Amino acid sequence: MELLTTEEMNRADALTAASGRPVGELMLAAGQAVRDSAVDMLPDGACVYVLCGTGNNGGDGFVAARLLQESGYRVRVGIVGDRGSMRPDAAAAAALWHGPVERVSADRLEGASLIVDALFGAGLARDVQGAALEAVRLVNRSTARVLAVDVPSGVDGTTGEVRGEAVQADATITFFRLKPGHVLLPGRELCGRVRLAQIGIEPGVLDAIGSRAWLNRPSLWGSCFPVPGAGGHKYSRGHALIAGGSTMTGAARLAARAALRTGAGLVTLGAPPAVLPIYQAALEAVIVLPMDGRGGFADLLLDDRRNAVLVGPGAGADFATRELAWLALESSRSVVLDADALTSFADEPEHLFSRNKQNGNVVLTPHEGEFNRVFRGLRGSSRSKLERARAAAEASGSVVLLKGADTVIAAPDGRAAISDNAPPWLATAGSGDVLAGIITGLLAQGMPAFEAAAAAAWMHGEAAREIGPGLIAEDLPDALRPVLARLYGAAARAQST
Ligand SMILES: NC(=O)C1=CN([C@@H]2O[C@H](COP(=O)(O)OP(=O)(O)OC[C@H]3O[C@@H](n4cnc5c(N)ncnc54)[C@H](O)[C@@H]3O)[C@@H](O)[C@H]2O)[C@@H](O)CC1
Ligand SMILES: Nc1ncnc2c1ncn2[C@@H]1O[C@H](COP(=O)(O)OP(=O)(O)O)[C@@H](O)[C@H]1O
Ligand SMILES: [K+]
Repeated sequence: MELLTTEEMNRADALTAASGRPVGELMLAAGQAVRDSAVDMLPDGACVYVLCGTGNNGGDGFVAARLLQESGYRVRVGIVGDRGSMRPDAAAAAALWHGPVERVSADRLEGASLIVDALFGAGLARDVQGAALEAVRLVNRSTARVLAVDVPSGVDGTTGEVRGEAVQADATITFFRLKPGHVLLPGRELCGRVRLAQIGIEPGVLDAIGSRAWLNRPSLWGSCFPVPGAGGHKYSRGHALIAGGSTMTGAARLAARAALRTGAGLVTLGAPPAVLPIYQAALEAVIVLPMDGRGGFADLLLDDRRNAVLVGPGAGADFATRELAWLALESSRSVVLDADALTSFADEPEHLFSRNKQNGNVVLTPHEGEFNRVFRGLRGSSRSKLERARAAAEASGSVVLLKGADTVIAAPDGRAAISDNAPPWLATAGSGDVLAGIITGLLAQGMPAFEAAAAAAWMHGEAAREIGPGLIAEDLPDALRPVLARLYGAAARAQST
């Protein structure tokens, strides 16, 4: 599912109009969808307050108001702004509403079971202030449920940021395709449940628009997801190599288990001699071999069947770790750099970037703190999380997976995916190590870097949902099993059709 920025959505609108379908028709379909969603949220005959602005978002509100009244609901309409300055299509919709149009005030909102928020949608152009701000506050103070049209007013559809203040909705109905602001925080939280309605825009317009952002779903990467074939064996399913740290040994163990669970045929963990027995005692199917510093790691890399390498979990943010990361990048394997491996380049990230560009199959997995250390030029940037991840991918020549509840995966060529399936209980020590292991396991099986990172983020979120509250990182590798079963099942169904 593509995610369209406000600008891209305007183009979809314009292309549709150019093909002979006027905006008024789209607005009617949008208003019908708002009515249907409102009806689902209301008891019969209840009172609805429709809050309209003077743009086309308000136009959708006027259509919905008329249709709800025709369906037997008691409807009140309030407007912010001058009715005389409405845009033409919105004015035409308003003209078909024959009831009063009130000034917005607290007492008029009283008694409403539902507020339809049609103040601002895609046209939000500046911070919400003055009468509009007052209206947003009244909505948020009201005890009525709130249905937002397109986006909660005050939320920027392209970035998910709040401009001034924003409506907190219980549900949001949007049109044609979701926007990044429905998935990125804080927008996602303000939307409540998001519903999508088709209003007569042909999917063909997407080719002309050329959107490069997607909701992270198996449809994005399922066609290259590695599914074991009947004739395969462990040597045909990739061999992941994981550099084990010497102080925090748990992190690399979690990653190694996750890589194996993800389907890599073999996983080798290189362990510093001082802690070798710990790794050996704790791991069974994972091969544990001694690895003495740079030279030891170089020896492990001599076996070119080890085709995907992870450096970082529990490694220590020091020069020694940087050397291992450097070797991995030079080795032209697929490489995941996580945690300390990223921080070890904080002084001279350009070195890392130049190596990435030569390798071409690298995934960096920073959380916000690591991101700010490595991508110093983007620190404090007012750009959205999506745009920051994209800029980082372009600057570093690698796939960047920027973690969080709204993890963004971006490729140097501008493709980007946003995840929305990670539950809050996934934010626990060690879960990032598991994610790094999943990515490495998928890379070992030959999945390209962008798709592997996106698939891993989705699987990580699904595994966490399988487990539920109380999750600890140790639970995650096992919980990948039902997730894999679903993905293998979907692949088998796709093959049989
Ligand atoms: N794009 C499409 O294909 C369709 C769009 N429709 C609706 O049209 C909406 C977009 O309509 P518009 O482009 O007219 O934009 P909006 O209705 O979202 O708002 C635009 C108006 O609000 C003013 N404004 C913006 N920010 C403000 C602020 N902070 N304070 C005060 N005034 C502010 C603008 O100057 C402009 O007059 C969509 O969100 C959707 O609801 C639907 O009618 C159906 C089809
Ligand atoms: N609020 C949240 N909701 C859902 N997932 C989250 C949230 N915050 C962080 N995460 C996820 O939890 C994981 C934490 O990774 P990380 O910060 O590297 O922790 P660690 O180093 O302890 O493993 C990441 O996958 C991240 O996307
Ligand atoms: K709105």
